[in-house]
Amino acid sequence: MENVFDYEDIQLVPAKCIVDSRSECDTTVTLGGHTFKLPVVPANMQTIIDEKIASYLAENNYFYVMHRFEPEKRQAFIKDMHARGLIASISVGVKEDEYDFVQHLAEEDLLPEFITIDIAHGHSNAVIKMIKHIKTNLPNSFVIAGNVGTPEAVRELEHAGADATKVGIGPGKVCITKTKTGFGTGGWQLAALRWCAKAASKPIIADGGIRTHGDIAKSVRFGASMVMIGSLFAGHEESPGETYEKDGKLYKEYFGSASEFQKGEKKNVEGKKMYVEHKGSLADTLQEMEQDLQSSISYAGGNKLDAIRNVDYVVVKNSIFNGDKVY
Ligand SMILES: NC(=O)C1=CN([C@@H]2O[C@H](COP(=O)(O)OP(=O)(O)OC[C@H]3O[C@@H](n4cnc5c(N)ncnc54)[C@H](OP(=O)(O)O)[C@@H]3O)[C@@H](O)[C@H]2O)C=CC1
Ligand SMILES: Nc1nc2c(ncn2[C@@H]2O[C@H](COP(=O)(O)O)[C@@H](O)[C@H]2O)c(=O)[nH]1
Repeated sequence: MENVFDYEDIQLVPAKCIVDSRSECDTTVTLGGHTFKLPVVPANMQTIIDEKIASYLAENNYFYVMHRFEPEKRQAFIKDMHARGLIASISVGVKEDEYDFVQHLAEEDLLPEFITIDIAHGHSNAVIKMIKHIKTNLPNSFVIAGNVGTPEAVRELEHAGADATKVGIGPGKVCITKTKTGFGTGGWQLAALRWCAKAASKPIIADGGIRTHGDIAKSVRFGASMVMIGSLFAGHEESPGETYEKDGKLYKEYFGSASEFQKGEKKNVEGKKMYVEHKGSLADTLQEMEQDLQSSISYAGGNKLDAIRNVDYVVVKNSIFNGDKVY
């Protein structure tokens, strides 16, 4: 790989506007036969999503992926979502119990629309085996497999039956994989996304490293069908986790799924905890994201998300922020 770059090294080049108002721009995206309001999904992490947020997102036509860290609640979660006519989108791991869980769902005729295999190093036989197991038992569930960072991995997981692959190893805000192991796409996530997207024959989900709303448009430009985001969704009124007050300011916790706080032990830790400033309501952030993306589409010279996929871009030396602090 040569010419690597990340979100802050790129600017998209404006094309002639064809709309009279940004409100004409359509941000919807289709994944797995369902149409969602935004090509954005909050990360399947315990300080980002819970059952209440999942319901809110599904009711309002946003894509969601429930986390897998309270495994015993998943069956009731699927039942509850389906009872309300909502899609069920869950996560699984690859340990032995998860095989029984998938089989049990099939036996009980509980069929989630989306299943995400949520593993740090997704280019592995363990994930390939789980994809095949899900596809055998729940053939109609849309399987998202990850995480990966190379075209070989994308091809192999697609070949095993994955319906989409999730790209991003180490670019996350609470990730320490890059420093603890020396591996990953941290620092060149956008280039890795482009590299993987070129090899993909199915949708790609960009995961991690999004620091501004403009990064969503950049992800779409470089091949993402959907963008998974943690830190920008952390710290909302509705976010799980405690609120702290310090010097008159409110903060909420955001921790990695491979952190000591998540695992309850200091073993193979590849995540950390941080406190993020309280951000107000989730609905406001989603609305701002939609407006910003509508604006991106207008700058791309179109009125649909696809317009962004073909715009020109430039590599900006020394980062677009020019010293401005954004994170
Ligand atoms: N996107 C990212 O950059 C990263 C995300 N994470 C997140 O952290 C959570 C925990 O991930 P993970 O540890 O995979 O899940 P689990 O703790 O469920 O581990 C899954 C299985 O994979 C094995 N495993 C984990 N990492 C490796 C590896 N590098 N090589 C070989 N086997 C491995 C584990 O065994 P054993 O523990 O004995 O090795 C275990 O059997 C997930 O939610 C994941 O998304 C974690 C790191 C990076
Ligand atoms: N290396 C680690 N990555 C993690 C961990 N927990 C979650 N994640 C990944 O981060 C993204 C969110 O990234 P952000 O930049 O938007 O905050 C998430 O979807 C996971 O893929 C972890 O403990 N270690």
